[in-house]
Amino acid sequence: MVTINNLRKVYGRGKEAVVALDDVSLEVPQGEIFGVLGQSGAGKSTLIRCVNLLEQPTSGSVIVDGQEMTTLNDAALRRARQHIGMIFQHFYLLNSRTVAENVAFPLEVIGYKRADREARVQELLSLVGLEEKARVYPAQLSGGQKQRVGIARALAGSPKVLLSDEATSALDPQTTRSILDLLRDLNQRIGLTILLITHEMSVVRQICHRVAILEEGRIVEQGYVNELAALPESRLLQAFFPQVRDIQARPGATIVTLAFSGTVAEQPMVSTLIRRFGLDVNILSANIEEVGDQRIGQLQAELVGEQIDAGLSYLHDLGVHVKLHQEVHL
Ligand SMILES: Nc1ncnc2c1ncn2[C@@H]1O[C@H](COP(=O)(O)OP(=O)(O)OP(=O)(O)O)[C@@H](O)[C@H]1O
Repeated sequence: MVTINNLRKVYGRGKEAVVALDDVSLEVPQGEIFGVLGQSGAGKSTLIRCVNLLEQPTSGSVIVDGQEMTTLNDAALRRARQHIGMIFQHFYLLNSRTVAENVAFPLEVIGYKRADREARVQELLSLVGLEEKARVYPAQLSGGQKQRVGIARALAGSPKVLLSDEATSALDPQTTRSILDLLRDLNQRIGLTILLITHEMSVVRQICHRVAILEEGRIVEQGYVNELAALPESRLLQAFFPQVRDIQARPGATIVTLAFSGTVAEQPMVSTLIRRFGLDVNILSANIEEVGDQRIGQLQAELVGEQIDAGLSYLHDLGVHVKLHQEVHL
């Protein structure tokens, strides 16, 4: 649905030039939720604004629903943008208009007749669960309700893709969750394709099928969230869990980090190490997270005993990725 090839964006010239995006390529398949994850200044806003040409790329190609965006003239670009919805961190609602009038605004622009407009607004408000608020003004809404209006407005023209620019960054965790649930629900119910940018790992964890990690304008990793989360060396997994502390092993002890995913997370690993291999297991840290429909985990422990090698080989056979930090040969 969205294909970006070798995208480059440079702001300014000469000594002042800032390379915001460098050779960025990605593909957002129809019906998927694709997250671009990056820290402040990584180039996320620039990237999403290049998709609807709010920002003109320096070079490279942006194809939305089969149409190359970078070569369109103004009139064609306006038409193309009608099929690209966008939501923002700060909502950008019109305060002098009611909720229904805000949602109706893009329909007025594309020339919907009044009766059709009213029916469509009803439908959109019901889609985002705000039927009751049609006549209310934005100032009377909570942040989460304002974002629901933003989503209804973005969906007014039945866009092929929804761009989300840090849509939950101004919301508290509970409201964030309800907005993410709504986006996932829209993705499932009406097959909405979503390209979102975020600096929050939890957004990727909760709703994204695919992710690209952006650092200093370059994509350093991309793929299915489920698959990357199962790869111990992936940046995604490392970002999920805090960095392992550098702990000194006691004499005779071995420190290991165990990474596991899927059904392995349900295995009684620790008790097996203790009972079957006679090891002392001192847990230093442990985390299990839900990622999409699977669980991933990381456990750091200090092991003492004579059958450490046999215990580690049992873990390996189970599908656990074992990293040794400090090994003391007995
Ligand atoms: N209009 C501009 N003129 C010059 N430099 C810019 C402009 N917009 C962005 N930049 C620079 O481009 C780089 C990427 O900025 P961008 O806003 O895309 O990053 P971001 O990942 O969205 O960051 P944030 O999360 O803080 O918004 C930064 O170094 C920024 O200073």
